[in-house]
Amino acid sequence: MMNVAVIGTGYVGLVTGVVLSEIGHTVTCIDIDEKKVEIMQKGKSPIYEPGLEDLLVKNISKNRLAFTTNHKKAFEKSEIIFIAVGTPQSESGAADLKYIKQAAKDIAQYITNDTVVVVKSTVPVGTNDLVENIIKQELKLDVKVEVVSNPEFLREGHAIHDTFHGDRIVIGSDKEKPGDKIEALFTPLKLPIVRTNRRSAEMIKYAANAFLAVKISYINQIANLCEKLDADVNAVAEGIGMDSRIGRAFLNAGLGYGGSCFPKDTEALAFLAKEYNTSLNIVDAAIQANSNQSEIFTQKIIDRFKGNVQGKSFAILGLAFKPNTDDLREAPALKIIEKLLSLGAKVKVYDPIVQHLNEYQAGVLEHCQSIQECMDNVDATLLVTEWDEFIENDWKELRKYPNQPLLFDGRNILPTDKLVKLGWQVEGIGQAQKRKSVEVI
Ligand SMILES: NC(=O)c1ccc[n+]([C@@H]2O[C@H](COP(=O)([O-])OP(=O)(O)OC[C@H]3O[C@@H](n4cnc5c(N)ncnc54)[C@H](O)[C@@H]3O)[C@@H](O)[C@H]2O)c1
Ligand SMILES: O=c1ccn([C@@H]2O[C@H](COP(=O)(O)OP(=O)(O)O[C@H]3O[C@H](CO)[C@@H](O)[C@H](O)[C@H]3O)[C@@H](O)[C@H]2O)c(=O)[nH]1
Repeated sequence: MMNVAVIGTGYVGLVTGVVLSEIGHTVTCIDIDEKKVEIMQKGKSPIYEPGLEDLLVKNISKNRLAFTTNHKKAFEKSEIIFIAVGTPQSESGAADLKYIKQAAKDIAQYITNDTVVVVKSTVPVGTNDLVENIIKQELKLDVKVEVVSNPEFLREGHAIHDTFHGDRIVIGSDKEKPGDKIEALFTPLKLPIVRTNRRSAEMIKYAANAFLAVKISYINQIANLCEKLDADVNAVAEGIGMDSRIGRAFLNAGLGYGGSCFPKDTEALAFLAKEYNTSLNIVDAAIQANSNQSEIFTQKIIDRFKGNVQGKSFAILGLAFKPNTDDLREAPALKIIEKLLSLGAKVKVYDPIVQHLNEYQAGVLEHCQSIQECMDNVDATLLVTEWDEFIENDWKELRKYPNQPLLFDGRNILPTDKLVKLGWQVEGIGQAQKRKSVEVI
């Protein structure tokens, strides 16, 4: 078993630390955010992620997992250091590498023994070389450092499951020995391993995310066409998804992709292609289509009110960019809310988990504590995040709360036919016209 340090305790760093300790390694996680570290030291997870806190508590109690703000202390015994800091989008669209560079400097400053540095953050091709150069230039002691790329593929809301049951682990190393060491670290997970060089590993991550983003934008554009042609995108997704060359996953039409990864990673890849003067306009198109998708949805609602939503009130069900997370980064709900508010509408919101609305127009909109409170007296209800609580609710009972039984299902997740029988007028994404009520309010 090995001694490991993890720099950064966002989703990726925290899950990596917890999982490595769960499979028997001794892990110290470092973050510069003192408040966050204090919370984790008390056995609490700073993020909402099913199953994470139980493993956190278990491994702290077994002395295999610790949290600190002190880099020196964390690196003291570590033979492997993971970098899992953020790589946000900069103004140009490129990935901002300031946290990565600082982490590399911290490593150079404080390590005292030979170390394999593993870059887990999503980084543009060539960044592992940069990290290696920074460390080598700034090293204080005469120790050996190797840098290995190990991109992360977990999904928020499924992070623990994805780490134990991932499709593959990618290890990019230009030398055999450090790659072998990282492979050995993950052996207890018994997952397929892809060994390649560093640049290919870096590219695998962006190419995977951009492919999935393209797939989502493709089905969203097919959905928009279905709507005009009286076809049903759900049936189309089933029909094409059964072709094993296509696959059903990531063919759910909706409000476009959000979250902390697809939006910034598609931008970063598109930027990289432009920098190297190579056409990657398929990704540019996916980005554009994605930006349009929630606008098309909002426009549909506005049209339903004959272009005037001033003074009308709307229930927004779901704020998080997807279920089982409290992450609001690039959440479609925020764009929809902003547009409705700008047109003078009243907006009520409810999310089973998201409570921290302060930065997002708290005070301007009404933050409700239940679905019933949210739907009470509204002119239309918008399902924005497909939380189970919404899908499994008693829509017969809910029918009595709003002024009008007008329901926009932004995730195509509700049983439209059943709901129509209960008196609801339901509009989904890319659904056949005949399934909609034609009544205009
Ligand atoms: N969020 C995901 O689901 C996911 C999945 C796969 C890959 N990724 C990639 O993983 C990386 C991390 O993403 P995230 O969402 O976990 O990040 P995040 O931004 O939520 O968290 C990063 C953490 O790093 C800390 N940090 C920054 N600089 C530091 C330093 N020098 N020393 C110690 N701590 C430092 C910050 O305080 C913060 O807590 C990104 O590159 C992202 O693209 C994210
Ligand atoms: O059929 C689909 C599938 C997803 N989405 C949307 O796509 C976004 C991303 O969803 P998902 O991939 O489940 O969540 P993330 O946690 O952002 O995970 C993605 O981004 C991570 C960060 O890079 C990667 O590690 C994961 O492999 C990759 O799936 C969300 O807005 C979803 O609503 C759709 O609209 N339709």
